[in-house]
Amino acid sequence: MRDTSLVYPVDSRGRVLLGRKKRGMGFGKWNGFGGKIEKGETMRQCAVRELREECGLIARTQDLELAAELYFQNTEDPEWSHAGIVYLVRIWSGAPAVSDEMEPRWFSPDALPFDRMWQADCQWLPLILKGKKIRGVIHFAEDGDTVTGYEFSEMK
Ligand SMILES: Nc1nc2c([nH]c(=O)n2[C@H]2C[C@H](O)[C@@H](COP(=O)(O)OP(=O)(O)OP(=O)(O)O)O2)c(=O)[nH]1
Repeated sequence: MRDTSLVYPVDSRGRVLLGRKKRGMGFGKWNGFGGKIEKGETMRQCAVRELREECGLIARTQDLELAAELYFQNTEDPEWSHAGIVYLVRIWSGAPAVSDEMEPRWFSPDALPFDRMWQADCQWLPLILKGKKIRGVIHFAEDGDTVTGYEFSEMK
């Protein structure tokens, strides 16, 4: 699969905007806003485009804060494996809006809906929200959903 971006908007009160996926991969899960990189785009351009398409927020590439470089690995299905480059953003214009793909909602960082998120997100999302920069690999079972293991390290 092509590599993907993932953006988590954080407001002045520290709340995080998540979107509930209305279709496709990760259907029904709460996630940051992102998707596959398109030809000719940088990852930051991909992140800005997907953020706008999925929840209407307009951000500038230079306002994205790199927070994690993840690799979603599936040994049973190497074609599925892809990177997830994760950014936080605190500056944008526009207001969150429902799209075809995502239904956005603000969450307190102490009350993230981990039981309805990708399984390993509880391991790394709290770290990046506390300001850590991480690099990691998440190993998925053949179903592309069950997590069989993970390794993280801090990025300097
Ligand atoms: N938070 C989180 N996101 C993940 C994990 N695994 C994983 O693929 N993702 C993300 C990366 C992408 O942003 C998103 C899937 O890509 P997508 O939104 O383009 O998928 P889609 O099938 O709907 O594709 P499309 O129609 O929009 O092209 O899921 C994970 O473990 N945690």
